[in-house]
Amino acid sequence: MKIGRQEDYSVVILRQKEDKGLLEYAAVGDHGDQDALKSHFMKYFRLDVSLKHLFDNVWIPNDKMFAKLSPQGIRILAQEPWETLISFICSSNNNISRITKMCNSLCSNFGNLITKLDGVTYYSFPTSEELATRATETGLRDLGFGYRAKYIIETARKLAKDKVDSGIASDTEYLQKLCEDADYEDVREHLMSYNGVGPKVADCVCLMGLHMDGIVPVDVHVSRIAKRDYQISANKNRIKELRAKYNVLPITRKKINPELDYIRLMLLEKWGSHAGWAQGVLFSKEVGGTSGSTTSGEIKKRKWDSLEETEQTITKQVKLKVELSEIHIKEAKID
Ligand SMILES: Nc1nc2[nH]c(O)nc2c(=O)[nH]1
Repeated sequence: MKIGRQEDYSVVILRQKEDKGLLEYAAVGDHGDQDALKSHFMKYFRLDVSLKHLFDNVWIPNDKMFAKLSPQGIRILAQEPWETLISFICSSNNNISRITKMCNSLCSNFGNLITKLDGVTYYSFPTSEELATRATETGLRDLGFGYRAKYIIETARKLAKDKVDSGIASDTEYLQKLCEDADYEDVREHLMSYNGVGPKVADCVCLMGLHMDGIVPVDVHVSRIAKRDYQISANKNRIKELRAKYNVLPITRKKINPELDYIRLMLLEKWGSHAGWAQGVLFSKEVGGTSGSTTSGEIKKRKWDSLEETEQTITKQVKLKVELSEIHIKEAKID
């Protein structure tokens, strides 16, 4: 993770206490300021947003679907926008186990070594320049990225160039700056100028990487929820209006599906300023907590071998907490 405004990556350890109200966190090695670490996690977990408040005061009064659900567990995180962009390019027609593998493979093949702990080696997520200079399309194909290889390389090259053109060195800062003085529609238009980025990926970056809490990424799952539970479907006039609205945004006009964009707008109207969070709650219920759901709607079971691998890693990390004297533990309250 990048902590605060730092460009360097740190390895962090997190554990939710059994009473579920407390989160233990730690950074390994030279992590700098403890207050910066605390404030990083407050931002990362978006502890400024109370799900209980959203359920009780916004969603339940307007939407009976939420009365049966619990305001616990599902939050939209404030993720690093460049990692979010590349991860969602990898997510195309893919499931969580394979997306995780691809992201790890990008780090271990093209990132920089951060540290080695208890037999586990940690690498940074490669920057756009690192990917553009260290990876090739053929190399990525050989690593199993398939047709996504071309999108990743072209996106990395374009973003690296965009940064040079605007005099910004950091991927995080470049993408965050897109939102300054720009409407959502303009940010989405720019994000969709990268190869492999359609409306769903752009909206996931807006919601999870750029903190646009009202954005609802509409994919097969959300579209199914909208039609089945809310009877939302666009009529010809609304589609025509949307097409006309996007005449001034050529990439949006080309890439958008107006029926899905209409669903996004209707759900924003229904759920309000944190509509992206509301869809997160329903999306996770819809895909059933499975890690095998793909963007095409197909659900495959997660393989046992990767589950065991994850559990082993967690065991190692928890052990680290007691073994290493340089780890500092602090606690933050979550709702
Ligand atoms: N429509 C959505 N797609 C998603 N993918 C992902 O990883 N999270 C989401 C989500 O909340 N909504």
